This record gives sequence, C-alpha cells and structure tokens, in this order.
Amino acid sequence: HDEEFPPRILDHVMKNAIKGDVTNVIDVIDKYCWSVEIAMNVGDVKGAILDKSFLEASPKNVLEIGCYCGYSALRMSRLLKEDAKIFTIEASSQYADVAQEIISFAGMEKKVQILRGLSDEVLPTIAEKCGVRTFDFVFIDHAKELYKRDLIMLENLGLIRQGTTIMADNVIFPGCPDYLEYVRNSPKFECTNYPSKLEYCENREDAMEKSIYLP
Ligand SMILES: Oc1cc(-c2ccc(F)cc2)cc2cccnc12
Ligand SMILES: [Mg+2]
Repeated sequence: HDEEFPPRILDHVMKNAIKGDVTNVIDVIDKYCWSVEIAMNVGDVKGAILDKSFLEASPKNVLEIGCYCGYSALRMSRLLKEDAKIFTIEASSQYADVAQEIISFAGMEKKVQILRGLSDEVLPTIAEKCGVRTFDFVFIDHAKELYKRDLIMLENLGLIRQGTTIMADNVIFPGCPDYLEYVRNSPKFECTNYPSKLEYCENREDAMEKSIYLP
C-alpha cells in the first residue's frame, strides 16, 4: 500500500472538510477516494451496509480491528447512542497518528479510542484496560490472514456474548477463505453475506459477512 496516502488524506480533510462535522468529513474522504486516489477505507457503498447492521445492533461497546485512517470508526461514531463507545485497534503508528487527527478534527475523539498495537497483543488486556466486559458489535477490517485467529481469540477471551454482531469486510476481495469457512461451518454463528463492490470500484466484486454469535 501507498504509505504516503494517510498524510495526503489528512491534509485534504483539514483543508476541505468542516471541523466538527463528522458527516462532512466522511463525504470529503469518499469524494477524494472516488476522484483522486483509491484507499482501503470500507467506503460509502459497503459503509452503508455496515451502517445498517450497526443500527440494527444499536451497540454500547464497539470493537474495530483495523482503524487505518479512521473512516469506518467515524461512520460508526455518528450512529452511536448516548454513552456508547468505539475501541479501535491499529498496529501501524503512522495510520494511528493520522486516524487520531482525523477523528479529532471530526469532533469524535470522546467517542472513539484508538488502541495502538497488534491485535493479538491488545486483545488479552482490552477488557480491563477499557472497562468493558463484552463487545456488542465487532468490525473486522485488518489483515485478512488474521481474521480467523482474532475471532477465535475473541471467543476464547470471552469478549463476545450471546447476540454479538460481527461484521467482516473484504470476504471476497482480498478475501479470507479460512475465516468464511470457520464462521459458516460453526454452529455458534448465524451468518449472512452482503455482496457488494470493492471500495471506490465499479467493477470488482467484494462482500461483507455478518455473523451473529450464538454460543
Ligand atoms: O478493504 C480493503 C481493501 C484492500 C485492497 C487490497 C488490494 C487492492 F488491490 C485493493 C484493496 C486491502 C485491505 C486491507 C485491510 C483492510 N481492508 C482492506
Ligand atoms: Mg477493508
């Protein structure tokens, strides 16, 4: 990936978006990615699918794995109910720095907490660190080869509960076949697939997978 995209998108947001207006910041990022350069945000089309599942779940404690520039955290933050919070794990400190700036610019710094580090290093202590027992909604959007490992970790650490909604991005492209096989064959998950397109593309297929945890 283009390591210089995050600073460019941050600069573009600071110059073109309205400070404190989270919906405008989201729109400015989408317009930039459609017109100037593509980036690995979930985007507006798949973002609408995420929004719908998020609203249905109406979660209090939200976990995101893979923050990148903070785009999906912003999408979810604007739909959060009173006293609900988003915890988002980001392994790249460069991405985390940019995400923090964009989230603060949008005025959502109190609703979104970025946890810096690798998911397998952050997850074991996240409950006590964040004062959360279980998460009501999880959005998985990081390295595709880690989806299955991290979901199993969430189960083993007791971080998900009866009815927790897990949304996974990119289950077609780049794809996470072992994750899909795991959740679809497990009696503990009720799965729904949402076919869509890769972000900011018209002609490349992708999909989101919703899995409700029913142990
Ligand atoms: O939504 C995503 C898309 C891509 C991606 C990879 C190769 C491409 F040619 C285009 C897009 C990578 C991601 C990595 C992490 C989380 N999400 C991603
Ligand atoms: Mg993605």
